[in-house]
Amino acid sequence: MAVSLDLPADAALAERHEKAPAVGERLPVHSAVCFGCADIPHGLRLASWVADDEAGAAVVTSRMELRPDQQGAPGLLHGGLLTSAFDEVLGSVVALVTRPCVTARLETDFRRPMPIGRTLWLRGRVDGRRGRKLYVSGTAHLDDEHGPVVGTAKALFLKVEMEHFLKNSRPEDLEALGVSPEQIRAARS
Ligand SMILES: CCCCCCCC/C=C\CCCCCCCC(=O)SCCNC(=O)CCNC(=O)[C@H](O)C(C)(C)COP(=O)(O)OP(=O)(O)OC[C@H]1O[C@@H](n2cnc3c(N)ncnc32)[C@H](O)[C@@H]1OP(=O)(O)O
Repeated sequence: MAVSLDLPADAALAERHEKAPAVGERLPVHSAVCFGCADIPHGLRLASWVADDEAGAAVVTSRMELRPDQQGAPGLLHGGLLTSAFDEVLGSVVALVTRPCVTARLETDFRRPMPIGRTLWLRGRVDGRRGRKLYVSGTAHLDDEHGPVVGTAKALFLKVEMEHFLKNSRPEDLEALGVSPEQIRAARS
């Protein structure tokens, strides 16, 4: 049975961590090979900035240029890539609050077609937190930050321990980040 993504009544405000980048700062890439944010030919190449929020919640704004190699229907963005873009934006905004976190559930509503050659502006907000659970929502706008809404998303992210990656990631990718083979073996024993 699908679990609700609605914010529980007793969820707490999720503010940025004190060491997180400030409003206006551009976010660094998560990794040089990240499909969502790295500057790689086949990636989404999202550029993201910390944005302001009246209530003080963590918010990120991201820009994505829609390329010909991202089509689904002729001349229109493939729908799965909007969901991928939301995963990146929402994953980036929860990382301002606490990390590491992973996507547990992500729902996308496709409201309007997204023509190739145009620009998407996405906004992600952490609406609240309850224990390990972070409730987030996003909107995607065409051409500018206040342009027509072409998609919306809601998601639940869960805080995990580093063990999650030590146990599950490909060893050579962990080693490339400086993790020793002994640490990987210990986590998996
Ligand atoms: C040393 C190495 C360093 C590496 C460091 C890297 C840092 C990177 C930093 C920043 C990167 C940002 C990049 C953003 C990119 C986008 C994000 C992604 O693409 S993430 C990939 C896609 N997601 C997955 O692969 C998750 C796969 N799923 C799992 O691993 C597990 O299912 C997990 C962790 C999500 C939950 O497993 P459980 O065992 O920890 O937790 P349980 O006990 O099952 O659930 C806890 C609570 O959550 C609810 N829950 C769990 N799954 C749910 C779901 N799917 N929907 C709704 N509720 C769910 C449960 O009902 C339970 O709730 P009740 O406490 O009983 O109230």
